[in-house]
Amino acid sequence: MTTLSYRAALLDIEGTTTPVTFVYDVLFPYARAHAEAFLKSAWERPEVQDDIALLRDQARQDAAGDFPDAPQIPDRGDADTLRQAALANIHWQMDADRKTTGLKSLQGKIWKDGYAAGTLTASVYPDVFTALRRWHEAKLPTYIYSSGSVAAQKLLFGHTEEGDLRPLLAGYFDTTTGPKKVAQSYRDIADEIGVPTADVLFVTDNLHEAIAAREAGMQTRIALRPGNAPLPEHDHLTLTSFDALFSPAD
Ligand SMILES: CSCCC(=O)C(=O)COP(=O)(O)O
Ligand SMILES: [Mg+2]
Repeated sequence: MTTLSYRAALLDIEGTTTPVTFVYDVLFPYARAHAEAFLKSAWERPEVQDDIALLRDQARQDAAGDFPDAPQIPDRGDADTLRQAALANIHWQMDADRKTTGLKSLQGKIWKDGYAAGTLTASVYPDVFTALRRWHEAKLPTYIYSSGSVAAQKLLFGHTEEGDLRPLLAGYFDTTTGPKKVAQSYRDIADEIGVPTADVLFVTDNLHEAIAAREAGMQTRIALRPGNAPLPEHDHLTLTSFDALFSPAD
């Protein structure tokens, strides 16, 4: 039996558990294609208005900072005008592949209908499914930490090609806990799950996230998956399959 050197696993989604092609060729185009109709039908819902408020605040911060051209969403106006402004901001953020909390929360709500209708089925690497099952059998809790909203994460793992994987997961974290490239976020997650950072294994495709997790004291692996962005030189351990985590050497 393999002895694991960690007591909890924390996993990124895009480029780690799930092919980047599923996110960029399926999820993001779906959100773009359905954003306008979604805003029209769901505009009055309080939780949608909460997202619009997040987008509005973000747009102001962007304009005052690195993105002077960020499309703004006025405080007041008729619903059509506000919707068009929100749509312009959403399209602009999606073009720039922003990972802001407001955009991610709204995308999750748009995807919900697609999963429910069976139009969307999430892709999870087979070796991840095996690892989730093995960790679950070993009573080692597995958590997700993604820029995608917690609601979107639950939808994704609830509707995979392997069925509903949520029973294999112990919890979910998104950017409402903190940015993924900031060490404090990983300390906060460790506190929340009650496991010292040194006993948590974080797997991601993003070097900056791995650096932040290591700064917090976590063990790291960088996932090298087909289509992932090339990385500069680094000294983190890598994997091409989660199977490597269960080899006798690991
Ligand atoms: C349910 S997550 C959908 C993918 C997504 O929106 C995203 O931003 C993924 O980012 P990650 O932090 O998992 O690389
Ligand atoms: Mg990722």
